[in-house]
Amino acid sequence: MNRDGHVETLRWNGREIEMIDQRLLPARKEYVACNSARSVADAIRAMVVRGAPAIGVAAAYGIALEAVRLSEEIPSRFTEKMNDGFTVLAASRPTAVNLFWALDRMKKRWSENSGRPLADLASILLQEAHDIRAEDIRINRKMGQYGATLLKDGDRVLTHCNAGALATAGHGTALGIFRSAVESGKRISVYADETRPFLQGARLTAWEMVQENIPVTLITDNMSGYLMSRGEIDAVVVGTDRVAANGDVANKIGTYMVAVLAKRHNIPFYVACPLSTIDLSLATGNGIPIEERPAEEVKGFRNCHWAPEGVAIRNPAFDVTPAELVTALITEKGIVDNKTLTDGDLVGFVKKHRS
Ligand SMILES: CSC[C@@H](O)[C@@H](O)C(=O)COP(=O)(O)O
Repeated sequence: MNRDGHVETLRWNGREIEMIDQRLLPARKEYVACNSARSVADAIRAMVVRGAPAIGVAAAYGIALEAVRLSEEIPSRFTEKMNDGFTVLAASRPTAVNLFWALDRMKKRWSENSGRPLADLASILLQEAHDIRAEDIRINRKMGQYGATLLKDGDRVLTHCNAGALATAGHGTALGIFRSAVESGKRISVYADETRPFLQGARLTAWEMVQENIPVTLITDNMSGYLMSRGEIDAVVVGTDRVAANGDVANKIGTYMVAVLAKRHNIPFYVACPLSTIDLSLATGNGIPIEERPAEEVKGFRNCHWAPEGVAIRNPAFDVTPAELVTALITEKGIVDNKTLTDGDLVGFVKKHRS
């Protein structure tokens, strides 16, 4: 547990980065230790660590640990092998832009310090990874404060997938807003979409909320329309893996469906979004690469398969919600409302606030 009382998604043991194995939760709490770019990339691909900001933090440690390893073991091939490390990490998952944001930041730090002895450079990169991790928690707390102002005492809030402490270095983005609302004295209750096929909602969001005694009700993904039509949901808050310059939002598959339903029922649809998740290089959400994951995940879960052999399967892991359906983005620098998004002013907001 960290000092906020929630589980540590990523922890430094003095030599390696340890990540809680999210494939096993909530049944078992076990950590996987990584000490190289390749081992971190494998952990990201296998979903040991997942969630956009957590993937970014893990990648930063992957680069730092690679620098430490190479400076000790094969200093003569440092540059070549470091570049391989960047390549293997960049190929681990395509949609969460935080991965590429973190790699760019580490590359910049490397080039600023390329003239230094390798051991010093490795220490600088390790410190950068620690800084990215600590900043992520601070950013989530800031988003939490802004987001909590949008929720009313008594609100019943729907979320999709897991944008919690487990998807970040701590506190969470969407779930960070729930935590901050509760800390500020508001009584809110959460509906967690199960989130087929990987069940991040049922396994991870439900677990985080239960751990902290925040009232949570688990529903399957096809139940939210019914609850909205009955007036049982007051707001939707989700996280995101990448936001395009026009405000289109990529998030876990099924998010688009929830946004359409929210619009139909006049329910606000909020997206918790650190600035590092906004990709100004993409004009619209059409340019966001959508990961296709293995068919196995749709056939069943773990060792239990229920689909017939030979059936065709699609498994896109994310979808894109158009900006027009987003009531507001909640960032660490403030709230970006729908008018700002649809007027095309997100770019100005990001440029003003990005350091
Ligand atoms: C705070 S993270 C927001 C998103 O990363 C989250 O909603 C999500 O879609 C995660 O997908 P995952 O495939 O589990 O990495």
